[in-house]
Amino acid sequence: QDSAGVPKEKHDYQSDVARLRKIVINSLYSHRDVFLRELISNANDALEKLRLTSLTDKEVLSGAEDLNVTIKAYTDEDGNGRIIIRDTGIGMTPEELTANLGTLAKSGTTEFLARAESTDTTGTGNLIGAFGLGFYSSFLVANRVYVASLAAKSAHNPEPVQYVFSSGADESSFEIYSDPRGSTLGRGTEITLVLKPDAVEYTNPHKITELVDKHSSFSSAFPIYLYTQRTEQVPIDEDRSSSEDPKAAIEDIDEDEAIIEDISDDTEEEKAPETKSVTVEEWIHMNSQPPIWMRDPKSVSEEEYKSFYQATFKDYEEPVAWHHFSGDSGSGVSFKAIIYVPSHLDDSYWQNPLTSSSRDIRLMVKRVFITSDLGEDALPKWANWVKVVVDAEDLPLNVSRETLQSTRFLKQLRSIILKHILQMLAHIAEEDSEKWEQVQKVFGNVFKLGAVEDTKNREKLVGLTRFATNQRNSTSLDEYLGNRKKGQKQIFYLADMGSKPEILAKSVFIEKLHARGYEVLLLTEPLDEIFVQNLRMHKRVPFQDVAKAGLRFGDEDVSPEEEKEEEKALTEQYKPLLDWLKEEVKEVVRDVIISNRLVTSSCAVVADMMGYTANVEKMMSASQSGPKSPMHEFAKKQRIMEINPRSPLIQGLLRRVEQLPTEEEGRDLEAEEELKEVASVLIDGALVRSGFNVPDSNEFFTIIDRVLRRSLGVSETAPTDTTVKPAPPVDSEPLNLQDPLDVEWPDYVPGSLRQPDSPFQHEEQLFWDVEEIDEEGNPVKKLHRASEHDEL
Ligand SMILES: Nc1ncnc2c1ncn2[C@@H]1O[C@H](COP(=O)(O)OP(=O)(O)OP(=O)(O)O)[C@@H](O)[C@H]1O
Repeated sequence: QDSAGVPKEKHDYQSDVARLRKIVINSLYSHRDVFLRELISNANDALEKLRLTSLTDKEVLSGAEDLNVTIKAYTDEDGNGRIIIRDTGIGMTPEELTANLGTLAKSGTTEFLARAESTDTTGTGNLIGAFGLGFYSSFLVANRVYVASLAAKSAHNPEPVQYVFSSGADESSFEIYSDPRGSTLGRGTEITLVLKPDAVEYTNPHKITELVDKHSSFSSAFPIYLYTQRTEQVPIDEDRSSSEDPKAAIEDIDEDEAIIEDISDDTEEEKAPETKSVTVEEWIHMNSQPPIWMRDPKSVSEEEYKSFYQATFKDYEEPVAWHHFSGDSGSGVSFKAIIYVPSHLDDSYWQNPLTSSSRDIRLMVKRVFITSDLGEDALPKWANWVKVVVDAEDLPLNVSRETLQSTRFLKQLRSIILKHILQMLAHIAEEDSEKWEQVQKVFGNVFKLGAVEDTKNREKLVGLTRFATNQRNSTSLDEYLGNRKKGQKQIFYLADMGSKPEILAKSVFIEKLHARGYEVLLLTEPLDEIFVQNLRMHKRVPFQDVAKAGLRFGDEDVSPEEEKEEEKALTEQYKPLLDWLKEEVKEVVRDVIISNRLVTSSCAVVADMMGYTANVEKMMSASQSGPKSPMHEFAKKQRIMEINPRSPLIQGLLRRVEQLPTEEEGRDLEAEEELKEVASVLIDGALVRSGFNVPDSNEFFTIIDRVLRRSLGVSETAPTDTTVKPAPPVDSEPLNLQDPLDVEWPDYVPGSLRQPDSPFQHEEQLFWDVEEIDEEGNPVKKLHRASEHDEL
């Protein structure tokens, strides 16, 4: 209860709000200009809500006819700067004041807090708008904020009462009370900021005009007025005739509508000068221009487009590109639209790219905001990040989201937006390499996802995809085909999720292609493999995984028959080695064949047409599903070992295998064992080189160890000294931890649980610091293990 007897309800801020306010106040000083934009944006939202509600319930409009925002700034009788921002929007009941301004209902707020607390202030500045924490920005400039609000009259709330929310910047609580002035607002909300002494500059009308011009003037469809006073010289006669009570206007400054012009008297009549100074009060319409999307694109500056985007979509970063156009939907709905490409994706985009839906298509009808939620299928999922403002001229104003779904307009709008977005992106690709690089970084994978998801726009999306190759950093598939060699009938690619193109470029699989001058796409993103598997071909040229069987250069000098003959001859020549190897490595590969892809490497493991490449295998084991299915087990085994007949190692091995004495000649078990080891190292090395895991890495290294010893002439059987000190016998005594208080700890601070010399220094929160009373009633300081304490 205050001195005027108004009962005041005191509420503690929800703890997150308290944290948030602290961050806002402490770390956003350099961004404090934002407060005005945030409050105007809230006022605009409240007016939009009212307008929308009034389409179905006219009653809500009663109380205040005009829908507008007014701003008044002055210095009060105590010398404090004050700014009053008032709107005639939907208003808030006392419950809503508490819920909206005293708690944070937003999802993502915790994330914001975590990030804000861990980042520098610039990062926080960017976050504040994105997370919709607008109202709290008022505490950047105000020591105290009063929010008086009168909710709109409605069937649920036929007798609304004006309430006030009041809070100081340093208080951990806020008050709610009925406004002692009564219901003066007619309807809507009035926010009074009692400015901090160092924020009085904001009472300057020029400063306010500058901020509104910069951030808000173009985005609101509702008029924003600023109260001003200026002194003018007027002829005395005119003065007399224009006002009976010159002081009235000053008293009347709370009457905010329209334009009030009046005069105050400060001269003495008897001197009868020709003119005299009068104070003229005026409400200046700050956003007299139509909203930006209604204007002729030629009259809108780049800055205006950017600021409009930032204010509307709450993004501190500038958009990459936009397109402003008017059109006709084809179903007779004419519209104006601005489509923006943001410079980043929301953090959540990749968390669930195929389930979220767009909330950023702001649909208006004749300047009245209708909705920004056009339902699940407003756009294909890949395009959820597109930001659009669209104003339709010929839809009925009372169109609801439900009826919208059934209009043809929405469907047409979807294809119009997509068409323009794709055109914009293609244009950037052609015209602006620097920007295109930026777009690729952010959206490169989005285009690949789109090409898989959106079959209708597939061709255009494929046109936007780029890939690294062994010859250049980035190529489109069309450019790749333009660079194909005579006879080449495949698009060669090598995929290894999470690798780097420069590493892939050295892969065993592409050594021959590379040496011969063929271009190979090097795919390192998880989506790449899915992309090529889905597309299967581009312009009818199939993709060929060079880690799989089936590689054809297309310029083979010999006819397929001759080639077969050659292969047969080589296979015949190498038969002893192939047979021997097949037996040795049958657990790991299905077959061993002569390779046509290897140049310097001795061997490689490739996947058969039906098998998994190392990359797919990696993806399969990363995903939850699949690995256990029989199909998976089958596919895993479909590997082939290819050996390079020109490799001296292979040639040497062939000789050694051929020299092995047969059963009749009397087997040389030692030589056999030695060769077995060579085979084992060869296959494991080939697996590793080809990106697969070796079946038993311990065994692998043991053999390597033996082979190394042999080559160094060290005895293969000489044991390593493996003696270690064994652990003492089992301790059968009951566990008796030393009381930590008995330990002499340097600088022991009660309650500080992680002393440097503590035997428990690596354990978290091991003890509770508790007070206990002994039998004589004296306090005893004791530390208990946390778990014991819990059990007690
Ligand atoms: N002038 C107002 N009239 C009516 N309700 C308001 C007004 N200002 C704030 N509110 C209510 O208080 C809530 C919290 O406002 P706040 O500015 O903190 O976040 P927000 O407006 O929801 O998010 P954002 O600032 O990103 O739009 C709003 O969602 C709205 O319901």
